[in-house]
Amino acid sequence: MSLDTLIVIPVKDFGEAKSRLGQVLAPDRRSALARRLCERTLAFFRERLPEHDLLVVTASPVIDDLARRYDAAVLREPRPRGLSTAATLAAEWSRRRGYAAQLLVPADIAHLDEAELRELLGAPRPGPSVLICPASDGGTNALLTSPPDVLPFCFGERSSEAHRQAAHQRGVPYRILDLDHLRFDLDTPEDLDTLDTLVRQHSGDAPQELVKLWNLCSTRHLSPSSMTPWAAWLTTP
Ligand SMILES: Nc1nc2c(ncn2[C@@H]2O[C@H](COP(=O)(O)OP(=O)(O)OP(=O)(O)O)[C@@H](O)[C@H]2O)c(=O)[nH]1
Ligand SMILES: O=C(O)[C@H](O)COP(=O)(O)O
Repeated sequence: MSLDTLIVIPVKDFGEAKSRLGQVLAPDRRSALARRLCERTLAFFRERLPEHDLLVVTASPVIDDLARRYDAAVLREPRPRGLSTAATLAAEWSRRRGYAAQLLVPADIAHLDEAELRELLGAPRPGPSVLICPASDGGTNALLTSPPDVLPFCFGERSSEAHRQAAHQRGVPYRILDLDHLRFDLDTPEDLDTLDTLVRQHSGDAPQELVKLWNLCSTRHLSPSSMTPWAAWLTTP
């Protein structure tokens, strides 16, 4: 019996995560941010999309334990060898278990939106196909492959175009879905500035999750009307 779409969440060790934020966040804050993003992602899929099985790919025993607490299956990689390798391992795993498709979502999307995910999961897929959701920096922030291993994974710089080309060269039908929330992941100091702007724009009614992430990136609980949190962080001895 062919199963439907497996949700795949690749997660690398929290201590090695968010290195591009190294200029503005101390190591403990980066690790705490990565953990918060991961836990929030697992909780989101368990609560909002419980009908989909969940697979976490990781080399970390800590993340293995965390994932199982959210009733996710865990695929342990011997050591982290990059996102494309993690995605390939997941595709082999899901194909072997009879999943018709896999949706890979990184664990660092700032604001996961149920309507967007349901639009993505409900998009028509006539046979082999690829759905690509670009990140604001040209990366790939969600990739739905049907069957799971329908094309090679090419994560990295401007990977959404690389995935489009890979599908085109193989004659695999593909669609690019530009989804506002899914575009935004927390990778760089500029992304933190965007988060700051989003929280300030919403003033008192910013989505709670965004405020929690914003607070994690600041030195203390600042009201949205105060200075940029990481500026405060930078000036704190
Ligand atoms: N299992 C696994 N997940 C990975 C690996 N590399 C990245 N990821 C995950 O893939 C998603 C996107 O990761 P990146 O943005 O490339 O890495 P990051 O740790 O978030 O940030 P940087 O350290 O700045 O690159 C996140 O959920 C990462 O945890 C890997 O080698 N193995
Ligand atoms: O497209 C990619 O490589 C992944 O989404 C990771 O991209 P990022 O490093 O911009 O998060």
